[in-house]
Amino acid sequence: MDLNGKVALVTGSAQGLGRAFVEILLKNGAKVSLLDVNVPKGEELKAVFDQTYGPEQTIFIPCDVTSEVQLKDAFHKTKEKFGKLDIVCNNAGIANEQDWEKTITVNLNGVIRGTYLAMEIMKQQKEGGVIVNTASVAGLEPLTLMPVYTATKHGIIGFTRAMATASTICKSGVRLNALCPAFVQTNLLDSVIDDDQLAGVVKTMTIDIMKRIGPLNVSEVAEAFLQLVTDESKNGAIMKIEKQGGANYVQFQFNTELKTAPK
Ligand SMILES: NC(=O)C1=CN([C@@H]2O[C@H](COP(=O)(O)OP(=O)(O)OC[C@H]3O[C@@H](n4cnc5c(N)ncnc54)[C@H](O)[C@@H]3O)[C@@H](O)[C@H]2O)C=CC1
Ligand SMILES: CCCCCC(=O)/C=C/C=C\C/C=C\C/C=C\CCCC(=O)O
Repeated sequence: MDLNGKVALVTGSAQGLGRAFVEILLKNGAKVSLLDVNVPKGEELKAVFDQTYGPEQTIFIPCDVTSEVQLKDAFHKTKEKFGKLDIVCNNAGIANEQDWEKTITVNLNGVIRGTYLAMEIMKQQKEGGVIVNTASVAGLEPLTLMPVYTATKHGIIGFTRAMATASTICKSGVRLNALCPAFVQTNLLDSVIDDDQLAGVVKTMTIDIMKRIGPLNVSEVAEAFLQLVTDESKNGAIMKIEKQGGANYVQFQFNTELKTAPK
């Protein structure tokens, strides 16, 4: 897929991975709608992008992904502003085991609602679209320190795979994929390391492991994200990104009977 002239929407895009995804889309000629709950950071970033790419290439929309009204409104504003919607990245996420219900609402409900809104718009377009949901390696194997975060990321992968199959069967023209980075150097990672409430021995052990593995840079993950967005042959694929092994598609065993359309 050539990104020139394409329209994208990225949630949680004021910093970290979301910001890097926006930047790689802009570099490749797409227009991007930036959604984030952090309004000062979002506005500041929009001003930075205006300098490099021009004010018409982006729009910043204050949006909390846990609000049905705000998310719906942001999708419709994006379509109104740019005329279509080709690429959606449901990326906003937190790692707060104390406020675990909020973690579920942001990480899972936000991704599910964002996916449904994207599908609704994209399936009406002749050229379809692509949805990339940000999961994590914690969606493939458990993070002992963060059981609820782990649950949300497993949920994102299951949801994305099911929706991708349904999308193929219904011939909606929409591709769905999930991205599973290992540790990435962002504020989210720092917030977990600095969280004094987390259990001592597990925390020491996990920080040790993390130091040994070494965190990815956001740009390494953004390159993998770009690959997923542009490769039109990979509907339903789940991509894992690790510091040592790089980006690879995860192989799953599945029951092919469940993937067959009724005759
Ligand atoms: N940093 C890491 O090691 C990894 C992060 N991830 C995932 O990547 C995604 C992005 O995380 P990072 O860039 O690391 O974190 P970050 O904390 O640097 O950025 C997250 C962004 O999401 C926004 N956000 C938070 N709650 C929101 C809400 N309710 N509505 C709208 N925006 C909201 C924040 O304001 C922030 O701008 C998350 O889904 C995270 O789980 C996945 C694997 C590894
Ligand atoms: C290897 C899983 C990578 C998941 C990264 C992620 O989405 C967010 C991580 C945020 C903080 C992680 C902090 C400590 C975890 C370190 C090592 C995990 C060791 C495995 C275990 O048994 O817990």
